Amino acid sequence: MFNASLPFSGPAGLLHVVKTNGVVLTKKRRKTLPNMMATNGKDSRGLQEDASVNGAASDLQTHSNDSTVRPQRFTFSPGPTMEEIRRMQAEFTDERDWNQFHQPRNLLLAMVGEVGEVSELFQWRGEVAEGLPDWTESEREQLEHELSDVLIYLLELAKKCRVDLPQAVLRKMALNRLKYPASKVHGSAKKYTEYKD
Ligand SMILES: Nc1ccn([C@H]2C[C@H](O)[C@@H](COP(=O)(O)OP(=O)(O)OP(=O)(O)O)O2)c(=O)n1
Repeated sequence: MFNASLPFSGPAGLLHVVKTNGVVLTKKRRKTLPNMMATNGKDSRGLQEDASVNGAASDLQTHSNDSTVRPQRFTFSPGPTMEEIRRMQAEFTDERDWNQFHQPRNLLLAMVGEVGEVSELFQWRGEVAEGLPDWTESEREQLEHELSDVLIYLLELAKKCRVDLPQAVLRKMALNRLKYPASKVHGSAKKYTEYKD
């Protein structure tokens, strides 16, 4: 179980408290706290320290005299890479002699099962706002687990099918850009087959 919020030191005199729904509460610091942040200025969930990277000073929403709620730009941490996750999962399965069960079809079924578990977390809730502001910490933790399971199986499936996923993603995104030229489809969610030219 991770903490509901992680405090970290910011610019002089300010304490940022990163909430897991992607906002930072900025408060006046009362006393020095140990710096719990990763060295790249992000916490373990990839939240950036300063919303001003958005250049969006107008995004600041003042809620009281001494605290400010800022929407956060979200980025992932640089690691582990896909290759590192592939290797960790290979070690995990080797140690358990589970390779015998991890053929492509089984991995596909396992991955779809985990996608189902992600869906369960969203079902019957109606539309969910970005950052999941209404979710409990326990629900967020569940989501972290299930999305990780999907990714782990996806990467192992790609490996067992000899798909070099990082490179395949680059090629597919290039194709996507050709299929959906921004100048043509801007602001429209239609499928490319619906465009008549
Ligand atoms: N034969 C298996 C079983 C598990 N795992 C790994 C990959 C997944 O990340 C995770 C899946 O574990 P579970 O099947 O126990 O599924 P959950 O963790 O989602 O548990 P639950 O179904 O109770 O939510 O463990 C694996 O590689 N091979």
